[in-house]
Amino acid sequence: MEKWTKVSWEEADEITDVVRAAHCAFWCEPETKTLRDTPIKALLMMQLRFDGLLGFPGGLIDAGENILEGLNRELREEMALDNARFPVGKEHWVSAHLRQTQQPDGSFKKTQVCHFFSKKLSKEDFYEIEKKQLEADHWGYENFGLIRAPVLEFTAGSVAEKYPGRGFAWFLTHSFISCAREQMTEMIISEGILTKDEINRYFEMSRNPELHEKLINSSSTTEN
Ligand SMILES: O=c1[nH]cnc2c1ncn2[C@@H]1O[C@H](COP(=O)(O)OP(=O)(O)O)[C@@H](O)[C@H]1O
Repeated sequence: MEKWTKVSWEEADEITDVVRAAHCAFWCEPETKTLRDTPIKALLMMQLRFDGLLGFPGGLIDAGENILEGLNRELREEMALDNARFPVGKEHWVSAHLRQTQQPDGSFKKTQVCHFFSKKLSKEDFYEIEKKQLEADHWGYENFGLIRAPVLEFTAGSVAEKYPGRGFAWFLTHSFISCAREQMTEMIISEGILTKDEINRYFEMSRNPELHEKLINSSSTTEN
């Protein structure tokens, strides 16, 4: 069993004997609409990982590196990011989550700190970075593809009938690595993409057993 708590940058610094990781969300304002003119709230870059889970690009901080050095190195390795043009700095920091893991005697031990950053891009830069990922050292064996999170809801007309509750609520039901789902919702709120109430509503929709049943049935009877 594990426990997660949020800690400040300074508190995270003081914790010793833990593994440290750092990941970053890149995003931009949308210029496109999706299926039948459904507006998308933001283009938000996530990653399909080698282990099948969804997360953000980034990784473990190596011995001798500080958080920002490790993060920027991982971003170069995983997505061929040009660190000089797109540096991620402390000003992009969003949160740190402390993982505590239960030991055989029942006590909890601090095992990991996950730092999380969010960087807003121009549309041009977002598209360029997406395309460049194919040149990354780790593309195809750690990073199985940068994806866009569908931050959208089908609310009107035939498309809403055909895809009830699909979009972001459904996306929330995927399997995310460690605290990545919490990190995603945190940055969506802190960047002003959705409000806390809107996020809560999507969580409610995703947990609604009737809706869930309907979603599962509709996914087997309609094209996905
Ligand atoms: O998007 C994420 N958010 C939070 N933690 C993550 C995310 N992706 C991976 N992790 C955690 O960070 C650690 C490093 O994983 P990752 O596979 O990214 O590292 P690596 O590239 O150094 O091998 C693991 O403990 C993993 O559970």
